[in-house]
Amino acid sequence: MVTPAFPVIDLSAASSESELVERIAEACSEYGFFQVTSHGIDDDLIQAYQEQCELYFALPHETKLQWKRNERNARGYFDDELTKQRRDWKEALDFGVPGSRKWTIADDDPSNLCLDGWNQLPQEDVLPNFRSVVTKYFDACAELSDKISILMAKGIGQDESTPVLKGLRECHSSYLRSNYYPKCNETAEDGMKPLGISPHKDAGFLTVLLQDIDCHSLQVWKDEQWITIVPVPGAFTINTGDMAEVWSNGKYKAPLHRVVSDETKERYSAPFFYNPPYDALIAPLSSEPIFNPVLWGYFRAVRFAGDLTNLGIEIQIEDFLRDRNSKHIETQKLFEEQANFKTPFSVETFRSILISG
Ligand SMILES: O=C(O)CCC(=O)C(=O)O
Ligand SMILES: [Fe+2]
Repeated sequence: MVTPAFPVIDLSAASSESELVERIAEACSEYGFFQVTSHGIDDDLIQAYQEQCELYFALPHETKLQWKRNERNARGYFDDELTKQRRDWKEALDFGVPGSRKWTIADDDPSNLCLDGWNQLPQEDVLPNFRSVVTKYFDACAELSDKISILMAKGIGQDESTPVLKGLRECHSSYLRSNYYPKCNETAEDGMKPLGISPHKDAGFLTVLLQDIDCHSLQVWKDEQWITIVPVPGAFTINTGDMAEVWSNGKYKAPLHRVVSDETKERYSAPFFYNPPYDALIAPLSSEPIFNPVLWGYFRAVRFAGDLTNLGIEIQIEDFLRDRNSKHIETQKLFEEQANFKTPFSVETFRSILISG
């Protein structure tokens, strides 16, 4: 079988917009993964961000544990994520757009609380430049995501003024995940090598992923096989998320992907998840929709609750297929009535909503 070549798309002015729209639409429909060059994010900023990530993960474990995420706060350090009920072989830090949308206000200020919680970043005396570098990098990723989402929208007959894109631009609930995958010489109880991250699809609209140029462990399921996405130097890897699949009524595909562990090399990576506003109802743009509308805040909350605890379910967009009649349609309604997106969610609240639905 011929290994498919994932598209590498040059975003510079040398490419005409119509050509970009066509190539991106094809990439999102065919593969769900592509790489972009001439993306406009400064090399120095990328390098500065990577340096800060190395400094962060080199801190003593005890130090990082003071910023650990928990059942009341999805943001912070973690080394115990379950993807599909299996523990991932990695450490990570999640931080996201603050409730106030201002980086200058104290992370735990009440105005900064949101459904995902609040940021837990190292104090200035621990890592002096961390905050200024990572927030700048975050803003650059949001800007690039906006650019790519407009090209994706044009591929399905929309433009930047369409409500879903306007919501994303003005009020996205994105977060940036800095990943560190240590070398792995272990074998799990079932005889399998642990995975850096088990097979999954990203839930949001799109992901801007910074890969490790030296360790190539990201794989996508395509044509009945796992295929490695080898990063092109200087490029970002982009993938379509579940919300783009729902919005495009299945035209754009959220790809199944995983990260394998490596015996000889450690790996750093950083996906920026470009996520809709919590209160956005993502409905297919079609007169014959195959999905029911998805309330992003509901989807995100149930997914996160399932990452942290054993809720017994992992929500998927297939639950919103119109012919499915899933209980999520009812529980989403209950959630919408009760939700306050300015308050960090609690797993217990979701458990009771899910049970009552
Ligand atoms: O580390 C990577 O390359 C990808 C990570 C990933 O898929 C995720 O965190 O959702
Ligand atoms: Fe992912």
